[in-house]
Amino acid sequence: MQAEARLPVTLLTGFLGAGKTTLLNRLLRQEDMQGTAVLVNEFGEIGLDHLLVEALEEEAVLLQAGCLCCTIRGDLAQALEGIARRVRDGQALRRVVIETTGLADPLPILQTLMADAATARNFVLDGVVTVVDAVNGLATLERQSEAVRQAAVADRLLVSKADLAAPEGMALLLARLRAVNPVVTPRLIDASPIAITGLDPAAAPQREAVLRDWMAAAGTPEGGGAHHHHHGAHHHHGHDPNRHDARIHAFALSFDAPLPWEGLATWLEMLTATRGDAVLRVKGILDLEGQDRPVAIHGVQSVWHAPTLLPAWPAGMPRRSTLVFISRDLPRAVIEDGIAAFCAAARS
Ligand SMILES: Nc1nc2c(ncn2[C@@H]2O[C@H](COP(=O)(O)OP(=O)(O)OP(=O)(O)O)[C@@H](O)[C@H]2O)c(=O)[nH]1
Repeated sequence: MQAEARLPVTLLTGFLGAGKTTLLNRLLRQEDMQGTAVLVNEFGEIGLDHLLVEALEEEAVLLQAGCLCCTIRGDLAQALEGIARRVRDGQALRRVVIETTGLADPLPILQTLMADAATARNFVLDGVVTVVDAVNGLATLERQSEAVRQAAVADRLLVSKADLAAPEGMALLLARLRAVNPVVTPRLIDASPIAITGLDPAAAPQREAVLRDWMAAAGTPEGGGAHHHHHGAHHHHGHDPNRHDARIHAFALSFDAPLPWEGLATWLEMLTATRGDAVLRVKGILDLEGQDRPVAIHGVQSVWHAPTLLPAWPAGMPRRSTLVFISRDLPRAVIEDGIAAFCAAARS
């Protein structure tokens, strides 16, 4: 397959019973989801979920034997290879959705998509969609670190069961989600059409709206945006929205002055090589010295995508770099200081 013919892959995740299968069944009836191959998996011998995925007999592939996230990364790569083969044989598949079990840690799945060479030749991660249950979601986020990870790495957060939730509970849940993932605005699943594709500006460079969302989120106090000025000083606006979250922190940093790629890349590689366990995910849109166009970068733990040159900056918005970090037990100051030091060294 040509690079531009790589099939976009959406990872659909969310805690047990959040409403993933319900959402998927609905999505697969939408016109824009025609030609979707679905990979599902369940614990145990008999996967029930595939029976619930309607109208897909030909295309659904069931991954059995345990949890997708920990035991069968090889099987995932193999299942994807099967899909690639069917595309080569002429089947009109346009995208893949992987529905994880409710207990899955999404990171190993993202790593397989990005790091397995054969997989990365044929597929490109389009985004992580996380379903959060309006009734149980808040309690689950308090108790289950997998649920926090699922929400933190989401490119789209969809709240299910709004019909069952009390308004106060909903407000608390939305605030909590905002703290866990400041760059994504949660959306309620309602009667209107739901878009789960085109979430990644690197996978879909024309998706200017995604870029705008990111840049806007990083600039707001809720977005955790510390704003960095030319002289290197920075200010924290408002309170730290992650203060109640002891371990996993998501935050966005923004930089007005163009960054030196050499210094930034060296530091990011060092950080993820030595603290890959602590850096769960990094996403960035960068304004680099000597480069007129935005550059998108992506990392999952110590695995990095090749940087992607995007066509243009969104019109009418100031150019600036935005870096989103999802980290565990790694103080924000370590990241801020590291970037400052390595960029200063590269400029001197
Ligand atoms: N009232 C209401 N019920 C919902 C909604 N979404 C899902 N449900 C119900 O919630 C239950 C769980 O939904 P599923 O779609 O099976 O959830 P899941 O995330 O796939 O579950 P697992 O695969 O077990 O992790 C089902 O009984 C659904 O009918 C919703 O928006 N409103």
